[in-house]
Amino acid sequence: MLKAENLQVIYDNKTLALDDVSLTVAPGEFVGIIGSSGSGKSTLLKCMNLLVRPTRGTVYLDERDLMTLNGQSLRKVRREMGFIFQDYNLIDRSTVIDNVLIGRLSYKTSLQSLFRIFSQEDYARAKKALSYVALEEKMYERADRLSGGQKQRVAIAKTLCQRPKVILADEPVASLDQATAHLIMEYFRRANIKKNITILINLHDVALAKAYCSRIVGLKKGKVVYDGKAGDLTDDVLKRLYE
Ligand SMILES: Nc1ncnc2c1ncn2[C@@H]1O[C@H](COP(=O)(O)OP(=O)(O)OP(=O)(O)O)[C@@H](O)[C@H]1O
Repeated sequence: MLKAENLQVIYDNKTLALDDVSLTVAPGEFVGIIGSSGSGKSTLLKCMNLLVRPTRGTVYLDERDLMTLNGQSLRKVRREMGFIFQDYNLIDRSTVIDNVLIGRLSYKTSLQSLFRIFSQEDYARAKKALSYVALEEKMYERADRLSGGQKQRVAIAKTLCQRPKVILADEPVASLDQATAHLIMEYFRRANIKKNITILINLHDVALAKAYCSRIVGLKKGKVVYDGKAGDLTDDVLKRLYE
């Protein structure tokens, strides 16, 4: 279970980005976070694995309080949570397979990481992850030769290689056309259903959120103003959320 408790984030001593946000996500849920620009979606997602440390409040993953952890123990918990960025976050000049292998780094000693020493098993996992997103044939292609949709599929493969319990995805389809956005959302759906990975995803496209997420959390000015079933998200709620 992933649980945020009374999160507050104040940037630069002046911008209140999250204002007492609490959220409990059960294993296997597919949760969409919506809200207008600046409502705090990105900040909330980044707090979940302490990419942003809250000024107040804490986050638990399976009873472990992340704010009390550091170094090795924090790294261990973090590898259970994959993070997907809007801009893919790949190393452009590296091959697709090398990018995917980065997902294995959190399982290495620092020396193995430094020299990028991967085992046969790591390669096998990376290839399997690439076949999962149907990109095995692009394995030796440079990442910057791929289209946006293909890059995001590589990012998903990299995250799957990490064997996460949870995937945090920050506007993963915002730069993609509609058809590609649906394709990427399907991969998240499959990871959720077939691998039982919990998904927490920021989306500015409400129709996409309604189509794929079972639960929607609506943020407004750093506060949760809606938390319920996607099917119960009425036009009235949306109006309040975006007005
Ligand atoms: N690193 C930062 N330093 C200072 N202020 C920040 C930082 N990141 C976000 N903010 C501010 O915090 C507030 C919430 O931003 P956040 O990016 O979490 O919202 P968002 O809902 O994800 O917006 P968008 O959809 O535009 O990405 C905004 O006022 C933003 O300007």
